[in-house]
Amino acid sequence: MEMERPDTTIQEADNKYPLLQSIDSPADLRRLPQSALPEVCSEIREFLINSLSKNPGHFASSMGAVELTVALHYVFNTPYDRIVWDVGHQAYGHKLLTGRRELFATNRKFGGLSGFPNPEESEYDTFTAGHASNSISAALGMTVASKLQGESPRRNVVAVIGDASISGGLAFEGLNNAAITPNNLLIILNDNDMSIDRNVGALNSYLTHINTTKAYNTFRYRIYKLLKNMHLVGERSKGSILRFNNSIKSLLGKQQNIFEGLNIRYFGPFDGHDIDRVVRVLNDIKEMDGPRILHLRTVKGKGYRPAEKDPAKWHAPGLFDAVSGKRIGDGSASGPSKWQDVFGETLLELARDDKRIVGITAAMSSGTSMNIMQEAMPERVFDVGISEGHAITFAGGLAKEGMRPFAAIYSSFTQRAYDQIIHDVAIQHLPVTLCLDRAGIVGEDGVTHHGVFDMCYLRPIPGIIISSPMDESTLRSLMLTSVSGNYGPFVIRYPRGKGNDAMWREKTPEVIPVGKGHKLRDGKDVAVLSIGPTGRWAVAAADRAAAEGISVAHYDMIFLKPIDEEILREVGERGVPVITIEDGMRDGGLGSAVAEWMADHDYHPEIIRIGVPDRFVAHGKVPELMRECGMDEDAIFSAIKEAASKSAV
Ligand SMILES: Cc1ncc(C[n+]2csc(CCOP(=O)(O)OP(=O)(O)O)c2C)c(N)n1
Ligand SMILES: CC(=O)[C@@H](O)[C@H](O)COP(=O)(O)O
Ligand SMILES: [Mg+2]
Repeated sequence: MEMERPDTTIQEADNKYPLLQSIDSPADLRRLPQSALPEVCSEIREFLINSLSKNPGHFASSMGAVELTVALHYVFNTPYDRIVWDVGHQAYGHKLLTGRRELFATNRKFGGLSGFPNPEESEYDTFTAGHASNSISAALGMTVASKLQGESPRRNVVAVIGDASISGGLAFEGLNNAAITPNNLLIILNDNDMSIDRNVGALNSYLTHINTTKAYNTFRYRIYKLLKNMHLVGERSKGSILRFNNSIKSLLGKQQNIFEGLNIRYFGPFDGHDIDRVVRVLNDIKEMDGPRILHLRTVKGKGYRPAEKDPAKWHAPGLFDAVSGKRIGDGSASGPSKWQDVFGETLLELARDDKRIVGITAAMSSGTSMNIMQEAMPERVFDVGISEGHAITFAGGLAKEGMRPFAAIYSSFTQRAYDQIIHDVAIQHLPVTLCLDRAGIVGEDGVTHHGVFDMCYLRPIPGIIISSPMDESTLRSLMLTSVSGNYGPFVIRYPRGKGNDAMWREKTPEVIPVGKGHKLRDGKDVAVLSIGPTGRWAVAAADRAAAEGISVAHYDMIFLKPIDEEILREVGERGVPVITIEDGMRDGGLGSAVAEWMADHDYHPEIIRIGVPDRFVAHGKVPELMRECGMDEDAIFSAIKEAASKSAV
């Protein structure tokens, strides 16, 4: 299929970024005198402001990591040395320095650059990024592999992780293992005291405390430098870790921080925007043996006042006017609401009537609109940080004692919590409502963020209820239904973006029968079975088919599990071709469930399954990706026509 290629031109009028334009790879950067680095940093910032104002993406994190990025590529011999970015939403500066400046206008566009580090895109992108907290484990694996392959000690591996991402369980597991595995891993903690929203949790308070004991840490670093000059520490030689730790301990007494307690040498906190300092410290510590952590304090949004003032809004601000800092927005204020807001408002309504209801978010309180209830009932909403697994088990504990938790988590991040859903909720049949936001194709975030696996991985779990509303009223009714009985885990999945019905607030939620779908139209040639918002595309395709004289029966299944057997029997009895449509992987979800049921009940209609084909889907606008996957209205219409022609034979 011929798709429109993105525009690759960027505005570099009048040689606006002279230094940056002279850097085609980090080797060019490394040829510059250190005195030129502040200017490189300011050109990167200018470039990001101009580019992202027109082609939106993750803004504030990349702005805050500019000096760190420049210093890393200046000091380390990339790509031989490895940099592993955590999440990767702060890596735009890295993209600009590693040969992708001229393509940056295609960032996040279909066929263009990925918004995250992607090893398929560049040898400088060492590991897949997008989901938080994996960098320490991945970098540890890479440095250990280096050693086993005889590369070490020359190859440096650096994990760059934010203050919120380091609080994720996976990062802790990585630290725990890094501390006892022989390795030369360098972890850079980029601490801007922010997650997307305010950072939460004890580690966050602890990092703030470290900052208040700065005098001690500076003193400690000076002593390290003294010892290094005396050749007592520094070289990659056996025993230097021990000597360093012992020397420090004997000089400073017992005070140590959490990282030192884990036997990971700690340096900092330093000002992450003082490029000379960062370069100096990196040079000082890069040859050291053993795991080390460098703690840098940065400002999210640094260099752009509106973003510094409100970093949460500027995490991913959308289009904006570069000069005034006014965000242009996507017209969200008018017309239908976002699905997340329907969820957020409905949760608050339900919670007002039912004291058992509590809300849980894993660091996505504004993203899921859990902040609506959080603002009204702060004591009944829990932001547990980037810890989806914990969120589910915590919900299990609450439910076990009689509460009715609603955990709202993006579908793709819920992949982190699979065992907890089974082990800590489903086996005990605990009444947890799991609201999977961003279900289906999400668009520009791409391969790491599409919520396309949930139906397939949840369907085999015994006793679980899996539902997906086609419209806002059904979302509200499903939420009410989930707390109206003792159903055990009750999943409700809905997409990113806006719904369709601006009048949803006028309709009172109703308890609906679990496992029952709706017949939206009757017809004799073809049966279309859709789930969730895919129903809207099916309605449009069926209207077009009707205009061509094809008679389509269309069922909105609402529930994947339990599936509506009455509908399946009706369709099976008719013996007409069946088309299933879902905004998830084609193998394992609705289409598979229907095919299995038909075969088990000795019905053998032709079944055409429309869903995401068996491959990973890249980034782009949702309609572009739908089209590319053969899931859009045109594809459904073609499938209906083809099926009808066969049934007529
Ligand atoms: C597993 C997972 N959960 C949630 C997210 C959504 N998310 C993306 S960035 C982010 C905040 C990261 O904060 P931090 O690591 O401190 O970096 P900063 O944004 O402050 O630069 C969150 C919660 C994610 N990408 N992955
Ligand atoms: C990097 C990351 O994981 C988040 O910032 C994510 O991109 C948010 O997605 P939404 O824009 O759908 O909230
Ligand atoms: Mg942060």
